[in-house]
Amino acid sequence: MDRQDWVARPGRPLRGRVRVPGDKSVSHRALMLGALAEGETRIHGFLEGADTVATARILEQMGVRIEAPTPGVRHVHGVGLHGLRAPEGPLDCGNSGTGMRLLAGLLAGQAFDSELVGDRSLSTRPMRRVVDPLGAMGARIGTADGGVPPLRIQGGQPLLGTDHVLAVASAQVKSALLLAGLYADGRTSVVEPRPTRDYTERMLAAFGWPVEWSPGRAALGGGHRLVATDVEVPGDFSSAAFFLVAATVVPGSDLLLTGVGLDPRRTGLLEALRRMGADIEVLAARSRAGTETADLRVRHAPLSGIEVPEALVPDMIDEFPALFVAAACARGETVVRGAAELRVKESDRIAAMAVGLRELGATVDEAPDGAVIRGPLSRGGTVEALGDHRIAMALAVAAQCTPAPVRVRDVANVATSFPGFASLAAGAGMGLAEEPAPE
Ligand SMILES: O=C(O)C1=C[C@@H](OP(=O)(O)O)[C@@H](O)[C@H](O)C1
Ligand SMILES: C=C(OP(=O)(O)O)C(=O)O
Repeated sequence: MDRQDWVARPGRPLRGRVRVPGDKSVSHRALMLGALAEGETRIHGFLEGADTVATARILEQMGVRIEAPTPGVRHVHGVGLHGLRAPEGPLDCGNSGTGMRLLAGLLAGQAFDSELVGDRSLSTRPMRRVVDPLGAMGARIGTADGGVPPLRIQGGQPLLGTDHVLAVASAQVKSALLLAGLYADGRTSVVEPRPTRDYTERMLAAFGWPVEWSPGRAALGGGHRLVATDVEVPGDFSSAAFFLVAATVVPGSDLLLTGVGLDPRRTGLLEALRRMGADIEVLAARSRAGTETADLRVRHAPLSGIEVPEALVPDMIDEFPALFVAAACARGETVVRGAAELRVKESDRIAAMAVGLRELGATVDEAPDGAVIRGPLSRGGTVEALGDHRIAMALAVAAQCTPAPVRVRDVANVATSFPGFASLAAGAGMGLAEEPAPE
C-alpha cells in the first residue's frame, strides 16, 4: 500500500446525513458461514474494506464461488461444512485480526493443511489466545516464535468438544472456538470474563445451527448443518463513532447518521459520550432479522471528563481512539482503566493516542491498562497514525479542534475498515484533505 497522509484542520460544523459502510464483524462472519452453508447466501450492505475483501479472497482460494454483482453485495455459493478444497498457497489475511483468528478456528477442522499469513502489523499480534484453546480441542497449529503469525494448521486432526474459560474478553477467540466446535465431536462451550459481541452465535442460529448463548456464555454441539440465508449488514457503529465524536466537539454541528447497527455489545461509546454530556438521539430504531439498527442524530454539546466504567470496555473496545479525542476536548480529566487489550490491536492504541494527542497539546498519562487524558488541544503539528486505521481517523477528528492544521501521517490503512472516509468526512464538514506522503 502506498504511503498516504492527510492534512486535517477545523472545517465547518458537521451537518446533513451520513451513511457509514457496513459492519466489519458481520461482513466477515457472513462470508465464512455462507461459505460453509448449503445453498446461496446473499449479503447486502457488505463492507467493501480491505479486511473483508481479504477474507472473501481466502474463501475463494478454497473453492468457494463468491459473486459481487454490485458494490456492497455478495452472493456466496456455499460448499457445505466439508466442501472446502485445499488452497494452493498461503492464505493472506492482510491487516485483519478478526479474519485470521476466526479462520484459524474454521481451518482447524478441515481435512487439509493450510497457512494463514498477514501484513507487518498482523504479524506481531498475539495468536496463542486462539492456538492454545484450539490445541486443547485437538487442533495442531504452529506459530512463529513468540506466538505470532504465520499460523501453520495441520489438517485431518479429530477435534473434541471442550469447555473453555477465557482469560481475555475476546469475541475473536470465542468465535474461533465456536467455529472449530462445528467440526468437533461433542459439545464446545465458552465462558468469557465479560460479555463480548455475539454476532457469531446469532448468525449460526440464523443459518440453522443449534446454539445456546447468553451474555458471556455460548455453547454448541457438532454434527449439524448450516443452511444458506440472506444477511442484511447494518452500518458499522465503530465507523459511526468518528462522526459521533466530531459532531459532538465541533460547535454548530447537527448530523444524522443513518442505518447504524446498535448491538448492545457495540455501543459502549454511546453510553460513555452521554455520560460526558453528549447530545445523541436514537431515532427510527428498528429490528430486522434480530439486528438492531437506528439513525443517530448528534448535535454539538460541551463535554466533561469521566471515569469510563470498566464494564463498558469490551462494548467499546474499538472506539477508544475516538473516546480519547472526546476526552481531550472535554473539561476536566477522563480516566480509562481495564483496557490493556488496546495495546495489542493494529498498533498499541494507548501509546499511539498518547503520543498523537500530546503533540497537539493535550496531557496524557499512560498506564499499562489505560490512560488519564486532559485537554485542551492547543496546537497543530504532525502526528503518526502508524498505519492503524482507527488512530488515523481519530487524529483527523482531533484536528477539528486545533488552532492550526495537523498532518496525519500513514493513513492508507483506513481502507481496511472505512474506504471513502476522507471524502465522506469532508462532505459532512470536516476539514480533511488527502496528501501524498513526502519522499
Ligand atoms: O470479533 C470481532 O469481529 C472483533 C472483535 C474485537 O476483537 P477482540 O475479540 O480481539 O477483542 C474487535 O477489536 C475487532 O475489531 C472485531
Ligand atoms: C481491532 C480491529 O480489528 P482486527 O482485530 O480485526 O484487526 C479494529 O478494527 O479496530
